[in-house]
Amino acid sequence: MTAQPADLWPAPVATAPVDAVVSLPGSKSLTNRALVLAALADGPSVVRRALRSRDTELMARALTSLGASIDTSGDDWAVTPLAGGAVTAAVDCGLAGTVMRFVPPVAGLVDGDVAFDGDPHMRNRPVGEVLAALAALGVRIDDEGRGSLPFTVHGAGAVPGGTVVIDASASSQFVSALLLAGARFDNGVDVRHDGKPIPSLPHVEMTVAMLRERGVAVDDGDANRWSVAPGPIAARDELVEPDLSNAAPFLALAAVSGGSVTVRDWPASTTQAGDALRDLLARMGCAVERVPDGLRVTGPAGGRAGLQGIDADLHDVGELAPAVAALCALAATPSHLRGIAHIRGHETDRLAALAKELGSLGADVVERPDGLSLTPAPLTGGPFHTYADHRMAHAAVIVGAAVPGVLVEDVATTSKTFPDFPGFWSGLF
Ligand SMILES: O=C(O)C1=C[C@@H](OP(=O)(O)O)[C@@H](O)[C@H](O)C1
Ligand SMILES: C=C(OP(=O)(O)O)C(=O)O
Repeated sequence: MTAQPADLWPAPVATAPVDAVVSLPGSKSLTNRALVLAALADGPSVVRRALRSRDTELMARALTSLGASIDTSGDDWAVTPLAGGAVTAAVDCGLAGTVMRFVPPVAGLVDGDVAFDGDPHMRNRPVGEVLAALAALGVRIDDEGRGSLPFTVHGAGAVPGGTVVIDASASSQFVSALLLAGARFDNGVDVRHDGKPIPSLPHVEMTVAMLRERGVAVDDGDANRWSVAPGPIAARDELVEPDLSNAAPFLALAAVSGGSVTVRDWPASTTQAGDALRDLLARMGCAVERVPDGLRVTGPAGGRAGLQGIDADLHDVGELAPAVAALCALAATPSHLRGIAHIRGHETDRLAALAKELGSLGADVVERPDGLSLTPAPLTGGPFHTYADHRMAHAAVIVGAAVPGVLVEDVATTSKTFPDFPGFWSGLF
């Protein structure tokens, strides 16, 4: 094989149907919520089978710098809550939305100045609504009017809290951020959303469920309103489910190769958005079944030739869009992915990036304001740029499994939510 520049990784090609059973690392969303809640809890907690990845390590470091103690040496992370006392901290958000949005409300509760910054692109990702909400709830914030990174939270050791109105149409994480810490505000928090529909609502439901599991009273009886009563957050021993959104490339591999992939320990019920893959893949022509081991997906006979395009509103599950778009580019009939304008604010502008990179391999893609339309077209190999976005790399390897010669730029960016993805992926071929 010809040598490739170090940052272009030749994606493995499935020359035969792939038959595999995989145990996937833990969920980013569950791990980072469990860590925040453990840091705010009334005693020591354990986060079992924690995801070890860049986003979760950044979260652990951020909470440690605020005075929590987190032992990340094994698979089960022991967390001792915030110690109290004065702190001066600098939080690196990397490219983790959960760190940039979930940690500032916690910083408001500590006594001291906490400076936030992150990767270059992180300064473009939206956070102003969280900062404005915290200011309205009694936290002093210094962002020089930017409404984005970098900013400093001047924690006063307590947050008055109360009622606040925000526009969470850019990210569900704005709501989750205020709810996660809200029980520890003097008056709790009552968050009302006013704006276009909130994306990724299952993630808010995940937040509410995890608060209730820790004894926090949350009223979510009215649409677009969440009320968290003030009170303690109970310590908890939590087993983290596998990351179902990160299951997308693995299940897609069954779909494009006409093989069969089982993801072990797929939960019987879950708040994870990735659970929607069951329905999406079935609609695209895969057989989806629960087996004693977990969830098994079998691709259509003949692989991508039997793969059906899909017309899908992914508003609730936008983080699945890159993998689904890759499958649509390989499908035998046209697709329309809708309701995902907000993913332009994710790790990169995912609609623009997918249109450009899939297009450069020959896909017939039209970028719409809130989605993508794809029409079957022959694909060829070539470089696939990833824009520091783990899920763009997932899209690249899915196409590369079916189309020889796809070169994934910076495949290491997958470390945001998956340890050694390239090694794990190569092991399946
Ligand atoms: O709360 C969370 O853990 C997440 C919420 C969603 O964010 P958006 O609402 O910004 O889409 C999702 O896309 C992200 O991957 C994780
Ligand atoms: C949008 C995502 O991440 P973040 O938590 O950084 O927003 C994602 O993982 O797809």
